[in-house]
Amino acid sequence: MMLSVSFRHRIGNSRINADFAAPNGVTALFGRSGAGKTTIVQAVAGLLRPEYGRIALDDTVLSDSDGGHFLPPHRRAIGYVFQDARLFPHLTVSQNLLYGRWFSRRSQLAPPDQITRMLGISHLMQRRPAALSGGERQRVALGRAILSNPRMLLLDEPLAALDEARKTEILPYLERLRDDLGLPILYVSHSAAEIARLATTIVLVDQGRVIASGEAASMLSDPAMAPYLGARQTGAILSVTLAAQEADGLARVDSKAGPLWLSCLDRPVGTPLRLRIMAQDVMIALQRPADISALNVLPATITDLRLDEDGVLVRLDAGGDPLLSRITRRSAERLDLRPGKAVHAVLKAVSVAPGNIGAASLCPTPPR
Ligand SMILES: Nc1ncnc2c1ncn2[C@@H]1O[C@H](COP(=O)(O)OP(=O)(O)OP(=O)(O)O)[C@@H](O)[C@H]1O
Repeated sequence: MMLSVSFRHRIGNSRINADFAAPNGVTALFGRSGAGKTTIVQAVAGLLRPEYGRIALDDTVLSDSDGGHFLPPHRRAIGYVFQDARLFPHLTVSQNLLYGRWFSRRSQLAPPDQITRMLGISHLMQRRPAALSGGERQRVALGRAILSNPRMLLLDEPLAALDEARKTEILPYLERLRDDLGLPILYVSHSAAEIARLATTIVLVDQGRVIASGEAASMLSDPAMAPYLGARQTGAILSVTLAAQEADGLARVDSKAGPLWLSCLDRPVGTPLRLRIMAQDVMIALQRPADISALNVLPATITDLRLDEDGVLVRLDAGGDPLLSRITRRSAERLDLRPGKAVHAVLKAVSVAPGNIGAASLCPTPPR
């Protein structure tokens, strides 16, 4: 399934110009407040009719200004989840879940008990929303959206109203939906950590325009993204496999550039993972350093250097995977760093936080 969006629209004094494709997997709409993300989501949902252009889900045209075609929201088969779960307070979880199904004539995406298991809500069926935590409410809202058997999901900042602990609790469920449902999921977020963990495709929106879009790994390692992410939130994502749990508690993962050691990782050996490696945690050495406490040294080649107000952002190719390193201008000059130079990227085992280790999928998921 593929969502294709190409439209122009004026709202108040703002012009929105959206042009991107969202394949199966999570397509994150990312940008500053007021950039135009909600307007794009509303146009896809059918809550707004774009002045010019076309939106289609595979061969189904959702809106097309040529010919005045406009499919009303209830005929789009799109599941929508907002910041607040918007569950019916007088209905139980089970009745809330069933509510989505009443409107669907399409065949089931998956059996209901599989979906409730996938979301970890099977034990909550008889409760009412007032007796659920915020994270549980959002999982029920996701379940209700999925049980309406949508062709795609729109998730508009679904974690924004939750505290950090609840966000951490719900992320693995979103990963599972991304990897198991085989649907396009359009995901609006301000959070760099969320998109680094979930996105397979990133669409960067600025001042009403889509200014870049592409696969998550290459977008996140593009120094042009750094101003939007913020210096402390800039980092690349690396695709690795958990290779061994070692006797001293460290986990060895295999990356394309070689092994890396991380603090204890509670997953089975063989699990594919995505690691978010923050640019400020990566040091650069010209020679392979000896007698250094950092355990991880990967050979790499510099592909790009970008000077900004926070120093120099260095993009590296480590065995075919991108890495970012943030260093001072003084260090970049002292080491005479330039594109093409062979270096070593140095990373402490403890610097990859558990929240920055997620389930694998880096690419759009294959069709079901
Ligand atoms: N009803 C409206 N009337 C006038 N201007 C509007 C209206 N709705 C949105 N806008 C303007 O359109 C632009 C895009 O707004 P939009 O809500 O799509 O941004 P956003 O990226 O979703 O922002 P946020 O992250 O804060 O939700 C903004 O400049 C906003 O002020």
